[in-house]
Amino acid sequence: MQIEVISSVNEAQADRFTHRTVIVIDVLRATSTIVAALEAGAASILPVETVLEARALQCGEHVLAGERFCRKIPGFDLGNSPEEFTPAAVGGKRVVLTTTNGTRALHKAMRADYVLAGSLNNAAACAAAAAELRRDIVLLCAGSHNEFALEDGLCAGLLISELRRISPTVIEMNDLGAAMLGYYRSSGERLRDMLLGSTTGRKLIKNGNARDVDHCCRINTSSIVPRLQGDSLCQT
Ligand SMILES: O=C(O)[C@H](CS(=O)(=O)O)OP(=O)(O)O
Ligand SMILES: [Mg+2]
Repeated sequence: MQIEVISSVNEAQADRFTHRTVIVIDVLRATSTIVAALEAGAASILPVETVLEARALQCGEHVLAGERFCRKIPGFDLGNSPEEFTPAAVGGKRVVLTTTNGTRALHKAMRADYVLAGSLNNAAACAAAAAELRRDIVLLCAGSHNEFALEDGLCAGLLISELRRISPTVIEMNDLGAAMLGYYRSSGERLRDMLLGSTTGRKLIKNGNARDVDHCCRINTSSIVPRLQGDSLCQT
């Protein structure tokens, strides 16, 4: 099995995804939030790229969610904070989600055979689901504003470590994959502090969302594996 880690949406060329499984990673916070939404019983998540597209879908049956500049978009029901996605808020509902980086990355990945959403919260389950799909795997780090984001790289390292644990075949990876595996392994007890000190972590703290970083840094707390089916993410 081949694993390629891509450092940000900016580096993502669609032809690299054909015949592959892509795991989109946006630890802070989009893919962690998508996992939380499905865990809370949301029927599906429709990722859209722009606020305008989201607003056009506003109706009684949809929950509109997302952020710009880390803040809830005016007129939307929810922001991009995983803990807002409670059963009362999203249970049985279709969520329309737009975020700065994560929903863009999901759209970039759509040419792949399979698209999953990965986070620290669901890494083991996500790796197991990806291995079962029997394709080479791309780990697409959403990054932040077209640049690499440390939290996504750490999650790529964790996913590779999980894939190596469960895969019966030899895994080959690109150099970025090898670097992120080593980086994740060296993080140990410092993982939370590393997320808090990252560029996005600092931005979230400044905006009063430190609790979200605590939520997003928990490893393997969820067995939910969001998978793109048509235009929406559903639980596999
Ligand atoms: O809401 C978030 O955590 C970020 C905001 S920013 O890009 O870091 O300003 O968006 P996301 O799409 O979840 O990376
Ligand atoms: Mg992010």
